[in-house]
Amino acid sequence: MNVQARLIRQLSATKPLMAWTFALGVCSSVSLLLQAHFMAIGIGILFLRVPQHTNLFTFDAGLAVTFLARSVFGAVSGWIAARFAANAKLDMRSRWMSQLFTLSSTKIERMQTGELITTAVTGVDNLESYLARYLPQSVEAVLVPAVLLLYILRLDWISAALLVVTAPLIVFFMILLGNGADSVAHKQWHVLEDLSSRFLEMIEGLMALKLFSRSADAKRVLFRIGDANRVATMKTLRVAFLSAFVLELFATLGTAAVALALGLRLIHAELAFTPALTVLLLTPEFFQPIRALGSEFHAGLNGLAAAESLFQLLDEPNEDVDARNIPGTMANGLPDIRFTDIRLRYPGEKEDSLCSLNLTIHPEERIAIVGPSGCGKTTLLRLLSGSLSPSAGIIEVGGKQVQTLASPAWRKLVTLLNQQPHIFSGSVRENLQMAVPVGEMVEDDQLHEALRKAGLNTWFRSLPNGLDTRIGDGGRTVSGGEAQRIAIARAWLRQSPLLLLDEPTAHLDPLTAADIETALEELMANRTVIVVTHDPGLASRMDRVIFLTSHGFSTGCETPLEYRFAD
Ligand SMILES: Nc1ncnc2c1ncn2[C@@H]1O[C@H](COP(=O)(O)OP(=O)(O)OP(=O)(O)O)[C@@H](O)[C@H]1O
Repeated sequence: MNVQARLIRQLSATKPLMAWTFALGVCSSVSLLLQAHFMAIGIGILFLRVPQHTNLFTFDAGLAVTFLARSVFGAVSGWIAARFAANAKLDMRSRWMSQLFTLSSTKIERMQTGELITTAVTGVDNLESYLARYLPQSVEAVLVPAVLLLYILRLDWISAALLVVTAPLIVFFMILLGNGADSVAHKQWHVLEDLSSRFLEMIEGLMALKLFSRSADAKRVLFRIGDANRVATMKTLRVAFLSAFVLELFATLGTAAVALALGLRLIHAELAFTPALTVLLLTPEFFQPIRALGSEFHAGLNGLAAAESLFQLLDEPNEDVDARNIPGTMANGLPDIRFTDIRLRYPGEKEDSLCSLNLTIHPEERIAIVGPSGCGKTTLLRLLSGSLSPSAGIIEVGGKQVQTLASPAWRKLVTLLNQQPHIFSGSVRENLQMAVPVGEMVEDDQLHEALRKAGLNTWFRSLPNGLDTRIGDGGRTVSGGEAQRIAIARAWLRQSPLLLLDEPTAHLDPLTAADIETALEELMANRTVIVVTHDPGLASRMDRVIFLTSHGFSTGCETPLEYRFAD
């Protein structure tokens, strides 16, 4: 289905928007006819003394009423279009965002952050312009000329015939131009996405660029893509101006032809003054909506190019599954989790990252996963956290077979602490509250208790505004150890029965690492814990150590994963 048809079908706001535009367009066209009619009669009475049954005042009043009615219909139509477009924009942005949050982490990792930002921000805004301006204008460009043509046909068939000949010429040239313009607009959109990605990447890697003295190179690359964006934008504008020119040319020629034909017949007294003037007044109005569509051509192309990007993400299949077999609460703790012959291959990869994985995790067991770099430790945690689904094999939770753990019900039971927890730009309170489900109230006392348990008492006392102190990007800087402790405080608030730790002390100095491990000890009590670590000290404190061997996946799965148990 083409993008335009999909937009109309899938965005609930588009159908009522088109219906309203249609209804108001009919009302506006009728007022326009009456306005032209009254004006022609009024001019006839005033200047040529054309005899009429009614006096001039009646026509003046009629003219004023129709003029007012047209302005009101126009204003209401604009207001409705803006409202529906804003609703559609909200609808699209929220659907797009929820889809983004339901996609697996591997899919998100393959997407470019800059592209995603451009699509979510500029793309949705372009779509709003398309819906508020281009779509209503396309309805009017068909409706108004059709109504006017029927009326003109009643008054003077020759003028109607001239309009019927010129209008399709405009449509024909617009289609010709539109075909070329479509690819130009798409190209411009992709260049813009590329520019955003590179720019974001440069900002993120600013320190590394400075340290390697490569800032000038990055600037050159950015300048090159910026220039490509300028060229692409100019190309789309050129097409837009060309289309406007074609429209103006044919509209002017059409009006001139009608005026000439009317003038000649007036001179030869083959046509009465009032219908001739009415037709003459209506002819520019016949072309007006088509010309207005030409000036919205650019907005239309940009909107459609953006819509294609938006639909691309919306079309990604959602991997979350029906979670009937997954327990939704931790009332009785977490049951056994059993993996049998699990195999996992990342999309687009030639080799499995995990293969023949057989593992049973018992309730409240504490397991360390160790092994060489790249052997699949993090992949195993992703599988357990429900961010990845296995390519093959059997998963059982509490003896019940499930296809995957990728479900919201499962994720509620899991807390994942990784090497570098993300601190969001916001207050300490916001950063902690995000650990609990939306709508669930957390008292300040509970936040203080979580901070204390995470060993952040001293740090918290140093904050100028307590829980309202802004941290993260643009706020107070948080060290690696503090960030890890904030993550531990979040885990305390979350209270999930399965705790997954991915090298929680990897980037910390030995003293801080030891402190963090102490803070983790209390958290790990009475929970099922899986910790990925290269630290023999931490591993030895677990109930069981599992060694993942690299040949489990790197040499084509000849040997199953090997498990060794601690003493
Ligand atoms: N998103 C991905 N797409 C494709 N391949 C991936 C992806 N993530 C990881 N891999 C590959 O899967 C394999 C296992 O990676 P994983 O991160 O699980 O290893 P690891 O044992 O945790 O390594 P480390 O100890 O270095 O963190 C690696 O070969 C890696 O290149």
